[in-house]
Amino acid sequence: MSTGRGASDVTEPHQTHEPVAQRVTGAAGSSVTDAASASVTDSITQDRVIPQATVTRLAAYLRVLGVMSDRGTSIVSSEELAQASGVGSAKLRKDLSFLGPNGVRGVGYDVNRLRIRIERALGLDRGHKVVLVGVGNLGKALVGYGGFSRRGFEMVGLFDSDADRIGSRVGDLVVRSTEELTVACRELNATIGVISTPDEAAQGVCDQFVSAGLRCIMSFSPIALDVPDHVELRRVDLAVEMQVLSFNSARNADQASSAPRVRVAHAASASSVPSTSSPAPVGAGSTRNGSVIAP
Ligand SMILES: NC(=O)c1ccc[n+]([C@@H]2O[C@H](COP(=O)([O-])OP(=O)(O)OC[C@H]3O[C@@H](n4cnc5c(N)ncnc54)[C@H](O)[C@@H]3O)[C@@H](O)[C@H]2O)c1
Repeated sequence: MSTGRGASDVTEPHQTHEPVAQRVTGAAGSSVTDAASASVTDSITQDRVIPQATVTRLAAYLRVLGVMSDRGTSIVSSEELAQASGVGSAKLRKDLSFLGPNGVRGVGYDVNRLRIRIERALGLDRGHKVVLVGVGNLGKALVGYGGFSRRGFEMVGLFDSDADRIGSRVGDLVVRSTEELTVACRELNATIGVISTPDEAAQGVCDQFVSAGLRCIMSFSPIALDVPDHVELRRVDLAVEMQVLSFNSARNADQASSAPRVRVAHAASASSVPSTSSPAPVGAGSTRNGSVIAP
């Protein structure tokens, strides 16, 4: 799905909202142990292209369904789920239609069954092992966040280059030297690498992840990173999200006062971030690295 790499590569199609695609292959090997999984596995048979924006919303539905499940809710209507997720019910139904037949008209969706379906679509049923490099303020905060493990992302390795940090314990893990990173990624069967180092170290860490065979990298550095085509790279920049918030807020204020202003495509709102440290205008076309923040 990925195309060329490089700092100037700011128009890669796979990070745009539409019509970027992800394949859902229901037959993929599942390790789901939930009792509902068997029937779900049987019924997901399609191989459909899912727009990136839908993938992002599926993650949001999954989060809401998790809360509902924890509260003991077993059935939810599309209206309830849509409202709790902050989207329209027509959009929700369209999104869920990518997963195949879902729910019962007049009854609603089985919460656990739908969760499993979405987990399968997002590839979460296989579980992910995460290694993180750069165990500073941000890195420690990420390690301390329990939401990752609850959603199937197990932190298995922490790495840093600072002798004072190497050997220290953060959570259940001992920080190791980045000199061990490549070998350790393989030993730990890591599937996702997280970069939370200063910008100048990010490309080097990224290269180590790639040579260790990782195919999924998340970077908190705002700089563009070179990765080969087979590697999926996501960048998260909360400052950009705030800039988008600011822009949208200003736009809404202007619309309320009916003042003429630059027209902005809705599809390029909160879940798109520019590829360089100098943010492009919102709605300025496709971008290389998308944010992980759900709409
Ligand atoms: N994207 C976001 O929303 C967001 C938010 C906060 C911070 N950040 C970025 O995250 C990065 C880290 O921020 P912080 O506040 O945690 O910084 P920090 O200085 O507290 O931590 C950085 C850590 O990286 C380690 N490090 C430095 N070079 C390294 C290398 N070559 N290999 C391995 N480890 C190395 C340092 O020893 C340190 O432990 C910064 O670049 C910052 O801009 C991004």
